[in-house]
Amino acid sequence: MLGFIVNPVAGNGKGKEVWGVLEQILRQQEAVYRVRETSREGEAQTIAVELIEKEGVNKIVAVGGDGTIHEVVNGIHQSGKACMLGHVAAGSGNDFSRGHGLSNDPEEAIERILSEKREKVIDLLKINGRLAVNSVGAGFDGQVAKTTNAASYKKWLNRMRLGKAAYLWSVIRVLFTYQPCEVKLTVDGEVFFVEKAWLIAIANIPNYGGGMLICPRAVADDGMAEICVVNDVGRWGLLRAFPQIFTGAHVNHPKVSFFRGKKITVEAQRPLFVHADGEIVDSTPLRVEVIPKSQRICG
Ligand SMILES: Nc1ncnc2c1ncn2[C@@H]1O[C@H](COP(=O)(O)OP(=O)(O)OP(=O)(O)O)[C@@H](O)[C@H]1O
Repeated sequence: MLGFIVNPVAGNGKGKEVWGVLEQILRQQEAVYRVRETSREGEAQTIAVELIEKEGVNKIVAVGGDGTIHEVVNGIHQSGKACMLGHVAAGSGNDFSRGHGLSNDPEEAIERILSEKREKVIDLLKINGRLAVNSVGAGFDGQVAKTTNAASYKKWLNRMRLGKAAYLWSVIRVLFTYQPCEVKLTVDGEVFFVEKAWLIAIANIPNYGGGMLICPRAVADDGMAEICVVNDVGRWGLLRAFPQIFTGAHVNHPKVSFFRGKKITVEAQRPLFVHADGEIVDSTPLRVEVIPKSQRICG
């Protein structure tokens, strides 16, 4: 059975709009499906469990942004049953969609999902009891996620379809207030002491924050996470280097280091906000484990 979970407020209303398009196509095709709209934060996870356990759904299409996918995947794994994941992008960032080469066009996206021609099995990142599909970040980017999600400008910039601008404005704000600190990073048992750490990003896909390529060599199905660490750089130096992150050119920056691993821990001098797929989930100490090939996706 096919199921849809629609976040109507994703992308400031784009979720509802996109569902309207999909509903017409499904009706034309006389498709049999279940659909549920989310009414509050966190509900997509509960709905996913209900669809799988009570309605026999074995393929869930998340209509929304990265936060919606994050919740749906956690629901799928909470149910303990195998369930295919499809996604029609309707968020403001849509990193998952970009990272997996999904179509931006709802019509094409749903056709691909229904035809099941493009399937793959991806890794997930397990963090302090939750799962992330795209990335996990501690420090500067955790603070940026916290600031963006709480900001009033996110709403009105989203309304103008300028979701990326909201994120960038938060980056600038945090850049001038954030205090770097010492971090102990452990990657597969190897310990690194990082002085004046700005950020530690742990990624399953290259795409991040709605269009950046923080870990350009991350591969979603190789059983490894790519880790990007930025440290020992001044505010102005960081601001100057920041545009490089959009093309991946920061890989050559002397203050940016990369690691690869399956089990990662981050311990910091003071608690740092941790985001998973852009949603604040915790604070350090952070433990991340790659769960290889644990989610089938299509589209
Ligand atoms: N009816 C609702 N009212 C308010 N919030 C909701 C509702 N349904 C879901 N949410 C919450 O909306 C948040 C944002 O959803 P989502 O991430 O999918 O969209 P987005 O932020 O526009 O996109 P992206 O993460 O790709 O930038 C999630 O945290 C989700 O829990």
